Amino acid sequence: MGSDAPYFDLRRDGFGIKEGSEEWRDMCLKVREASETHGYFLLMCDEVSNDLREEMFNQINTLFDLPLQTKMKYKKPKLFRSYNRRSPITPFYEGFGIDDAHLDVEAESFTNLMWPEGNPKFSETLKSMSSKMLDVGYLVLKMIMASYDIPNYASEAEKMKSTSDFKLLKYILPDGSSDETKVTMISHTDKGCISILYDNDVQGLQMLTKSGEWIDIKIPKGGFAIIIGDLLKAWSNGRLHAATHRVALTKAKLRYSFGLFPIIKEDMEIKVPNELVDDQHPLRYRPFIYRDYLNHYIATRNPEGLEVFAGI
Ligand SMILES: O=C(O)CCC(=O)C(=O)O
Ligand SMILES: [Fe+2]
Repeated sequence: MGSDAPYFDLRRDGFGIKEGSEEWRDMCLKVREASETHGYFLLMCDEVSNDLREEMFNQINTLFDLPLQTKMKYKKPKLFRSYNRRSPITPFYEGFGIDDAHLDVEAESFTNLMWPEGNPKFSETLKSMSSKMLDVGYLVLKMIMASYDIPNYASEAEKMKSTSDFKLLKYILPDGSSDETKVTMISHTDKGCISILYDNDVQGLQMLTKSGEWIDIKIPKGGFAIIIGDLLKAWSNGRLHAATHRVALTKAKLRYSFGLFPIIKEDMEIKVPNELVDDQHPLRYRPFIYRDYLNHYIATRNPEGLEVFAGI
């Protein structure tokens, strides 16, 4: 486990913690504290079974084994969605990003493009995993928003997951690589609300602490790594920390990961709620439309883009 990664256990043999109970309020405050101090945490939960996780990796393997020409057929206009092949810019990973993969129509249209003869096992697994991860995301968003006493926290959280990107990633170091650690995905903050990540138990994810140290994050079996993204940082008036992270591999040559990124729709606005502005916390970000922020990011690729674009 990453040296001091905050860790929460929400498993209750399928019963969950009752929303609004004292235990729930207590947990909300701890989740918020971790999100403000570190910008990430590990979460154990009941939502996704181990069988489903295993099946997801079987399916990911089959997907990446398809011929390059087939994978290249997947093209989307949005940032981070099309098939991203290994290239001089990203030599160590390839990946796909699928919008709203929990919906039949999206899961099936992606599957039918990759397997024109059909592959119901793939689309079922993809749909089921993304829908369960979306539930986990909703739970975390509600907990964070409830912790700030936002009166309409459930509908605010709902808005933050009004759409989503499901990412499938394969990292590979070429044969004959030295034993040195190689950064296989460069350091970044995520541009959406929160990120929910899982990997095939091959160490790779690293978080940058506020004191400037990179630490390894070992995602527990049966759990997820949760990372705060730029949009939630802006929404929270800068109280939540959008943690910088990257992927680095040593020795192990093959790593698979998948992630669900709940986000607002591109035409929606991010606006700091009044409850989060006071004398100690003057307004730090102006309201903005998500699409405008994305366009700014695409044009500048500035890691400090949120401050430049929306900072007051
Ligand atoms: O593969 C991982 O563990 C992290 C992926 C990631 O940071 C991203 O896709 O934004
Ligand atoms: Fe990321």
